[in-house]
Amino acid sequence: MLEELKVKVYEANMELQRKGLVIYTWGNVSEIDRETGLVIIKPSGVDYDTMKAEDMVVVDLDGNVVEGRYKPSTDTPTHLVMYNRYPNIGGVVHTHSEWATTFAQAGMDIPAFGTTHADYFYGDIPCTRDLTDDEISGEYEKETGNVIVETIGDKNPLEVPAIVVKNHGPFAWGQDADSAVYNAVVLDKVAEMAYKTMTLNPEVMRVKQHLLDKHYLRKHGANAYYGQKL
Ligand SMILES: O=C(CO)[C@@H](O)[C@H](O)COP(=O)(O)O
Repeated sequence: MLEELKVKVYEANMELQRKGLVIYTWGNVSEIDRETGLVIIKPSGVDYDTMKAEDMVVVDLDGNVVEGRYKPSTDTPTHLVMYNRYPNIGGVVHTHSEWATTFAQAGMDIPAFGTTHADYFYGDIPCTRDLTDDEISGEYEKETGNVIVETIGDKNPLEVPAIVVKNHGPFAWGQDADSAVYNAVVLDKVAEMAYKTMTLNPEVMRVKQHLLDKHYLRKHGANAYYGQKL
């Protein structure tokens, strides 16, 4: 079932490892097939070094396992909150990548300091609030999804393609698994740059709004320049 998509999701998971965003089992990628409403996701606790495409798990939007010999990722309920809430999202990624997790643990937004950041993110990358004790002891992973949705607010999630969950780590998303992975890679790199920028100059100011607009808007939105035919 959905064999091609399983290979795609497997490859997207392995790309996290190739790009240095995960070690051992510290992350997961999924993609949804909107026609069937089925989600392919990494199995839980299977090491990246031994994982195979056929190990990918198929779940429905309620979290029922439809096919697979392993349990789906522990973070599956978080991914499902995103797919259920946002019909324009096709792929979701979670990692514990070093630099984005550093901001998550500090409980800090990742400030927009320059055009590298502005090419992908329209302003600071937000950090969520703390989960409450009730949320942690209840449906924790689902509540993690809910707090991400709360943090995105009324914005289009494709315009806020990543956040950091406080004391936990980054989640990123996109139109499919590959674009979600791409956003997770860029997220970690801009987090690293932001950390080093603040270390070098603790008084540093954010990039000017005009420059942020210039770089973000020429790559994104209705009037984007990049990728257009002559
Ligand atoms: O966030 C966590 C644990 O804190 C997870 O991301 C695990 O690190 C990966 O879990 P599986 O996807 O293997 O269940």
